[in-house]
Amino acid sequence: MNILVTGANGQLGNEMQRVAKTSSNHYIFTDVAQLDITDREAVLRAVKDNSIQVIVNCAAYTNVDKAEDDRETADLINNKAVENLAIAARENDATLIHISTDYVFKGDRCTPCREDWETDPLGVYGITKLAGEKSIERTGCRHIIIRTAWLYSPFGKNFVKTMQKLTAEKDSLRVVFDQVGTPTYAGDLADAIARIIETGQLGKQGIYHFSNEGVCSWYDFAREICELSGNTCNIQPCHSDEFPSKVKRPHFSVLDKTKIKDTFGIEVPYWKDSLKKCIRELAANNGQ
Ligand SMILES: NC(=O)C1=CN([C@@H]2O[C@H](COP(=O)(O)OP(=O)(O)OC[C@H]3O[C@@H](n4cnc5c(N)ncnc54)[C@H](OP(=O)(O)O)[C@@H]3O)[C@@H](O)[C@H]2O)C=CC1
Ligand SMILES: Cc1cn([C@H]2C[C@H](O)[C@@H](COP(=O)(O)OP(=O)(O)O[C@H]3O[C@@H](C)C(=O)[C@@H](O)[C@H]3O)O2)c(=O)[nH]c1=O
Repeated sequence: MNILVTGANGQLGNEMQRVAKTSSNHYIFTDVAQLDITDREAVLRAVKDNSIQVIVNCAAYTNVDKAEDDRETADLINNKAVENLAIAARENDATLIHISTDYVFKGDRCTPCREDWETDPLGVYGITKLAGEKSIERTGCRHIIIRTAWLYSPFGKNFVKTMQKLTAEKDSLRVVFDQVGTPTYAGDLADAIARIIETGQLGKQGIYHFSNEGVCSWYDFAREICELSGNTCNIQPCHSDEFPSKVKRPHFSVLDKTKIKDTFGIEVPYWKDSLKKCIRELAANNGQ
């Protein structure tokens, strides 16, 4: 199979490059310089000319705070460009695997979010990601949408790297404890996507939830990152309204993963085990 990966220089895109190394399929990796997904003609051409059967869309506008002041660009990348990919998939009988977010939920129910729950995003990023999901469904292409949460990896910008830096530099830090979810190692998500592709289960269309196992607040996550990184920093819990931000975030966005596990036979690692792996990886990279 010919598989097109967009946004290949991001966190998930880099992990897709790793999993592709052990595949007999032909992966084509692109980021904005090779294929700008907002360019419909270029997308249609790339999919047709390369006889693409699967598109894995790892491209997105992921700056949650900035999106509040840049709705147009966020919508262009997270929604309109996604429609381009969906149309290209439909016209070439390909399957679109697309990644969405826990931020499509309001997060006001203290029980894990299921795929069929009502969505009600609180900010522009979540609104545009939800619009992208709807565009795919409206287009009618074969698709698998995977909502994930709190993604981190050794690549790019993420909470783990931010906290490693802050806890190394500062004596004390405040981190919100009233936003609860599950961190997700991008490598584990890439493994799940690879399993769906490599085991021929692309026909099982729909929306799925994937994160690591377990539950924590950003405060707990920060504490664990600090400890595993060998840093000493006095991390204090604070409420969301004590941490200045333009955007409201869900208070409880733990994802229920029953559907993806049962449908595809995917095993999901515990968040602390995966965090250890990532921090080991980061330490090895720094030591090079
Ligand atoms: N990060 C997170 O915490 C979470 C992410 N997600 C979703 O998971 C997916 C992967 O996220 P993640 O790996 O963190 O994202 P990143 O921000 O790490 O990577 C996104 C990549 O897309 C590229 N890109 C941006 N615009 C375009 C464009 N027009 N055409 C082609 N490529 C483009 C970016 O390039 P450049 O850097 O040059 O802009 C970047 O390389 C996204 O759909 C995201 O919404 C879901 C939940 C949590
Ligand atoms: C740096 C910092 C952040 N925070 C808070 C802000 C926020 O509520 C929380 C996490 O910070 P972030 O900047 O990682 O938040 P954010 O960018 O909103 O993270 C989200 O990104 C998008 C792309 C997603 O799809 C989501 O699943 C989620 O991962 O921690 C503190 O309380 N103290 C701090 O020192």
